[in-house]
Amino acid sequence: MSPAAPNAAEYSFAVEYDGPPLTCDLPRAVPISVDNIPVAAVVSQVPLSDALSLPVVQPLLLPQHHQPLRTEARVSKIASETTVSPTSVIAFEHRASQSNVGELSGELSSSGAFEFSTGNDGSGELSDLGGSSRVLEETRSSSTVEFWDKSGRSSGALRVLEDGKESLDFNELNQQDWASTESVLSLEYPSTRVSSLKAEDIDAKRPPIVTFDVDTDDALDEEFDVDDTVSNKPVKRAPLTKGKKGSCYRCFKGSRFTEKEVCLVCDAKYCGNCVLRAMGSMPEGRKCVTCIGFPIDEAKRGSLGKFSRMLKRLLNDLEVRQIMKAERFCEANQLPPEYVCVNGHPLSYEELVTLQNCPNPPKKLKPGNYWYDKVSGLWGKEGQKPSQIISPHLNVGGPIQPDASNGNTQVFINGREITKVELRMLQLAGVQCAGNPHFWVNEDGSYQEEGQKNTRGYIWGKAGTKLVCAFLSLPVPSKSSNSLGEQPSSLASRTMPDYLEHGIVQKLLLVGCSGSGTSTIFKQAKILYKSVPFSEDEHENIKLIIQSNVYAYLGMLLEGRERFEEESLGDLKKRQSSVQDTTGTSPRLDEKTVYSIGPRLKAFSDWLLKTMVLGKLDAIFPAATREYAPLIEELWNDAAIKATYERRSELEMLPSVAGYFLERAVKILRTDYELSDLDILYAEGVTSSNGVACVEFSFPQSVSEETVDTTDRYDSLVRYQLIRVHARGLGENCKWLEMFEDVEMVIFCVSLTDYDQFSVDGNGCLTNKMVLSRKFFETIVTHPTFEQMDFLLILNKYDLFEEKIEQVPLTECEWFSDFHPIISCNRPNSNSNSINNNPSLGQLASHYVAVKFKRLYSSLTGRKLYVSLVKGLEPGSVDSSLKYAKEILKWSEERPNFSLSEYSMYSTEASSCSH
Ligand SMILES: Nc1nc2c(ncn2[C@@H]2O[C@H](COP(=O)(O)OP(=O)(O)OP(=O)(O)O)[C@@H](O)[C@H]2O)c(=O)[nH]1
Ligand SMILES: [Mg+2]
Repeated sequence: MSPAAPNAAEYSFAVEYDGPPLTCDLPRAVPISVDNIPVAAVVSQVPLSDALSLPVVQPLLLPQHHQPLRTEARVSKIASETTVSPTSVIAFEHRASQSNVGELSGELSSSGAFEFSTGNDGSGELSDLGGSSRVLEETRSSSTVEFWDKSGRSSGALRVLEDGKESLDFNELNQQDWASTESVLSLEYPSTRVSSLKAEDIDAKRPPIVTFDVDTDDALDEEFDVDDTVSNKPVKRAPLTKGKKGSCYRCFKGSRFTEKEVCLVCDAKYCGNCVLRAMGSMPEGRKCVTCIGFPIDEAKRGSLGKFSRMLKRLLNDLEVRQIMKAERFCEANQLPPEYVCVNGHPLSYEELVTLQNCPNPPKKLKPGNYWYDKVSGLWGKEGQKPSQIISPHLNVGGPIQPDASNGNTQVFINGREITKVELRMLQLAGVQCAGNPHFWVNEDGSYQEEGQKNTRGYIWGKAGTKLVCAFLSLPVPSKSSNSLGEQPSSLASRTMPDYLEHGIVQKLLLVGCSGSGTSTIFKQAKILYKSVPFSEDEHENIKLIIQSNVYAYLGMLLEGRERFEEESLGDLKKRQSSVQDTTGTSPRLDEKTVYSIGPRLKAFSDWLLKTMVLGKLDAIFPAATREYAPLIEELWNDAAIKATYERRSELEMLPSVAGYFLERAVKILRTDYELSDLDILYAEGVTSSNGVACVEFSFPQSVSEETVDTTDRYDSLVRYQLIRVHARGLGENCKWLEMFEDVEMVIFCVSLTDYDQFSVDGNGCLTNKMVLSRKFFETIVTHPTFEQMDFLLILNKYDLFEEKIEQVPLTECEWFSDFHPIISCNRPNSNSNSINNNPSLGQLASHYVAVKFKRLYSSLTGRKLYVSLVKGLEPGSVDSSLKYAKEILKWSEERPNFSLSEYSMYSTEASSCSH
C-alpha cells in the first residue's frame, strides 16, 4: 500500500503494494468478532484523529421501515485527506428500496469517498479498484459485501450485522475461495420464478426473492395494508408524519370524510389545502416531495395515471394530464422487470420493454408469475386458464411448461396441457378432442394436430365461438392483433387510460329472477347505444317471434271470450228462469251475448285454441300468417273481441305487454309487417331465456355540450359489455357464476311489482316473488366470485309499481311488513306532478324497498349497495341507470386513491338512488 501518493494513490485501495520496503509500521485490519464490535455513536462526532487511531465501525442506520428488497449501500471514507488504508473508518449507510438485484457496483470518488449503489443490470464493477463487489450473503443477522480484484482474489469484506453494526474484515475473506462464493450466489439467485415466500423466508434468506401470491395479486391492489411495515411486499415508506386517524398528514385537520389525495409511495394522505405543498410539482406524479425517486407501492399500480377529482379541481386540465403522464411513464414508477416472471423466468429490463410495447401487450400487467405460449400468443397467470391473447413470438421468458396452466385434460396446445374450460370451449367450437390430441395452434387460431401438415380449421372462426369464449371468460384474439400489427405507440405519446389503450372492455353482468326485466334492459341497451341494434337476420327471427306471440295473445283473448260468454250465458239463464218464475211464462231462450261470435270466427277460434293446446303454434309459422291475416282484422273489429279486450285485466295469462301488440295485431300479422325497435323492446322471448346474451357498446358522446369535455370523449371510447344471464342459466347453486370472475360489476334486477306475486320455489313451495328475488340476490352477493365487486340494484317497473301501490299495500310481502309510511293528506298521487315537496306513496315505498336491500347487502358484505329506480320500457330511464353504472365503475377506479372508510359516507342507507 502506498502511504503517500497524494492523488492517484487514493484509488489504490485494494491494489497490492509492490514499492520499496517501508520503514514504518503499517496499520493492519483487525478481524472483529460478532460479539466484540466497537460502536461509534454518530460518525460526524467522531474526531478524525480518534477515528484514525482505532478501527471503529459506524452503526448502520437502518430506517424504521427497513425493507429487505434492495440493498443500496453507501460507504464513505471519512479520512478523505489521508491515505486509504484498511483501518480507515468506514461510514455505512444502508438504505432499503425496491429491488432484489443483489449486485452492487462501487465507485471511489476522487475525494476519496467510496460509494456503491445497486446496478440495475447487475454489472456492478469497482472500476477504480479494478475489481468488483458482490453481495455474498445476506441473512437476518448479517449481510456481507465482498470486494475482489480482477484476478478474482477476494480483497475484503464488509459485514452488516442485524443490530445495525457492521464489521470490516479484509483478512477473513481473503482466504475464501471465489468459486465457492459463486456457488453461494447461484444458490441465492435461482433462475426460477418469483416465489411465494412468506415473510419469515424472506427474512431468513437475503437477498430476497420477491414474493407475490399468484392467486391474490388482485387482492394486492386493494389490500395493501398501510401499516404493514413488516410485510414482505414491495417497499412502502412510512409517511413522515401521521395525524389523528383520518386527518390530513400535513395540517392534521379534517376527518376520514374529507377528500384526500394519497401518496403513491408512503400512503400519506393530504387534504385539498395541503396536497400541492406536500407534493410540489409532482414530477413523478402523486408522491410526497420526500418520496420522489422512491418506487411506488405496488398495490397502487392500478391507479397510476388515473386522476382524482381533487386534482382536477386544483389544477388545470393540461397540468393534470402532464402529471398523470409523468406518473405513468417516469422511470421510478415502472414495474421492476424481475417482478414479472414468465414461464419460470424473471424478466430482464429488455424483455419487459418488449412485452409492454408489443402491439397487443398484457392488460394491466402486475407483478406475478405468468405463462406465455409464444406460438399462439395465449397468456395467463401461472396455474390458471388463459386470460388474454397477446402478441405472439415475443422473445420473453423461458419455454412454456406442460403444466403451466395446471391443466388436467390430457389435451395439449403448443405443449401446454389445457384446462377444463378450454377443452369445453374447443368442443363447443367443434374441434375434435377425442384421443388426447396434441394441437399446434397458431396466432390466427388455425390449428393442426401435431405431426400433421393440414390445417384442421380455425378455432375462433365461427361467430358463436367468440360468444362461448365470452361466456367461459376465455380470451379471443384481439382486433388489434392482426398479423400486420399496429406500430407500437411511442411511449411518450401514450396518455390514454390503460383500458382505452388496450381496448379493454369493462364487463357488466346483468342478472335477475324471471320477469324482473333483464331482457328489456338488455334490449334497451342495444337500442340506445348501437347504431344497428339488430341485424337483418335478427329482424327476421324477431318478426316471427312477435307474430307467434300475437297469435298466442289472441288465443288467450279468445279463451277469455269463451269464458266470458259462458259466464254471461249462465247469468242470462238465471235471470230468465227468475223471470219465468215470476211471470209463469216461458220466454224465448236467447243464446247470444256480447261475447258471442259468428261461425266463421268461431271456426278460426277453435282452430287456434286447439293448435295452442297441442303446442303447435310455432310449427305452423309463417304459413299461418299468410293464411289467416285477413281474418285477424275481422276478428279484431268484432264487438265480442272488443268487449273481451276491455276485460283483459281479468285474464291472468295475458301479460301486460299483450295490449301493445294486440292493438297492433292487424298490422303485425300481415305478411309485409315491418317491425319497429319499440316492437322488439316490448316483445317477449327475443333474448334467449336460458343462455347468455351479450352486447358491446360505448356511451355515445353527448352532442349538446358546446365544448366537449375530455372525460366525455374518453367515455365515448371506453367499451362496455353487458352480459345478460338468466337465473335459470346459472345452473344449480349458480355453479356457472365463477365463469364471470372478470366482470367489473353486477347489475341485479328486481321487479318492484313482485311484492304481491307468488311463484313456486325450488322446493315446490309457493313463495312471494319478492322474497324469491331476495334469496337469489343473497346467493349472488355472497358468491365468492363477486367478493369485492360493485353491485348496482335496479328496482325495475317503477311505472307499474306507482300504480299498484295505490291499490295493493306493500305489506302484502312479509319482508315489508314494517312499512308504515306517514302520509300527509295533500300528498300527490302518482299521476299529478307534485307541487308540494311531499313524496308520493310510490316514492316512499320504493325508497323503503331500496333501504331494505341496502341493509341486507351491507349486512352480508359490509359494503355499499348502489340502487337505481328504473322504468324498463322508457329509454331515458335505462340510459340514466346504465350511466350510473358507468360512474360507479369510474369511482371504483379512483377508489385506490381514497381509503375505504372515506367512502362510507356515501353508503348511508338510501342516499344513492338514481332516478
Ligand atoms: N310496464 C313495465 N313493464 C316492464 C318493465 N320492465 C319490463 N317490463 C315487462 O315485463 C315483462 C318481463 O320483462 P323481461 O325483460 O322479459 O324480464 P326477464 O328478466 O327477461 O324475465 P324472463 O323473460 O322471464 O326471463 C316484459 O313483458 C316486459 O315488457 C317496466 O319497467 N315497466
Ligand atoms: Mg325476458
